[in-house]
Amino acid sequence: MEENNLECNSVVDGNVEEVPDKKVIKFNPPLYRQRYEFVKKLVAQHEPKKVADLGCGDVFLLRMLKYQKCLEELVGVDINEEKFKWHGCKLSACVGDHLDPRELDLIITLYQGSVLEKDCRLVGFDMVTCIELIEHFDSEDLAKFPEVVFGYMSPAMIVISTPNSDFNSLFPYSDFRDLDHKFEWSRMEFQTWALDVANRYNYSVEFTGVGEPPSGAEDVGYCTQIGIFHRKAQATEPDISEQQGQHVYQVAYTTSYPSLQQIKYRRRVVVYETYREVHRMRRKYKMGLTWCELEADPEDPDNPRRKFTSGLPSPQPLKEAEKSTEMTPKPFCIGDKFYVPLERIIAYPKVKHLCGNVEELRALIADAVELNCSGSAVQVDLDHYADC
Ligand SMILES: C[S@@+](CC[C@H](N)C(=O)[O-])C[C@H]1O[C@@H](n2cnc3c(N)ncnc32)[C@H](O)[C@@H]1O
Ligand SMILES: [Mg+2]
Repeated sequence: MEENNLECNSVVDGNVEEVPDKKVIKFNPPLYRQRYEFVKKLVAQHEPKKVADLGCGDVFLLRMLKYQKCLEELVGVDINEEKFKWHGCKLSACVGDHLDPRELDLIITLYQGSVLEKDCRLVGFDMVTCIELIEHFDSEDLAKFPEVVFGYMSPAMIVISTPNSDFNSLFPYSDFRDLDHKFEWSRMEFQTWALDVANRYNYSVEFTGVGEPPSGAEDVGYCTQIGIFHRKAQATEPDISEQQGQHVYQVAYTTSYPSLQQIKYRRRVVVYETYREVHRMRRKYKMGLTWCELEADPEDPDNPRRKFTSGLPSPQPLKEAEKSTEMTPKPFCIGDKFYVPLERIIAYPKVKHLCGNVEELRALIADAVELNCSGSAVQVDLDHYADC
């Protein structure tokens, strides 16, 4: 964190805590990003499938989270639909997501609505985040919030961040950090509220934060205080079926991602991987580099490729992927055609992971790849235009 003495005219609760005419405390990375990174690490650590960000604003956190492999459903809720209009489309899949599909399906939905209202689509999440949200509630709304989020949504984990007013003593102004804040709590106030809520709804809570104080002022704590709530083991999971019908929020945006669970994308990747391995083996064969892998005997005077073996360096140690194919039927050549048995292709870990067995591999590639008569090997021309 840097501290500068600069003249500023605005107060921002974002990357910079600015103080009119006096001191600026600048966080690096910016404070808002530290909050998002904090959540991202929690997601990586706990691997939730379903995460909802309440008061998601310009969806920046959701955009960071969508790359987490464990996620299958991401939801954002905000009362202000304007933000979605501008930023919602940034959540859609890009070219890279189509070329290199995720392992798991992912659906992202943005709802316009107040998190103080109950909507059954928010029940049963693994994690709910409320980043810089609660300080925007007046006392009436703050009183409603725990019953909706802890009592009704009842996710396994809840992350709540809010400004730590103890840190404000480092700023020579007494206003709140944002004009819309209804309160800013000291650590004692936040922890008292959080422990009471946790007790009422059968959660445990631990406290931490982001935005380190400057050296010499450690006693003020983090600039942003964070409570992490874990639902204690309960006899029964929240019954989602009982909540059917209560759709209060409006769907403002929804999108789904290409994934390897979808046959269209799995087929495309398997065909690509198959061709890649077949052409790699074909090239190696032509270069005469891997006699050890092929049936042809390099000492056989009838072997047309014998001449390539002389003077070649001894074979390189086999790579991991090649080791797994060592015991499988070898590629072979008949006339000007080169064949790679499916049993050899399925031995490559990525193909194995995608197909499981030879039958499924055959079914996935049959329409796009030429097979030999028995359907047991991929067939390509030994000479390929790409070699020229
Ligand atoms: C300070 S912003 C924080 C945005 C985002 N969580 C972040 O950290 O960048 C607070 C957000 O909460 C939203 N909000 C306030 N009251 C709300 C309510 N009752 N229900 C849903 N969203 C609310 C606001 O519209 C705003 O986008
Ligand atoms: Mg705020």
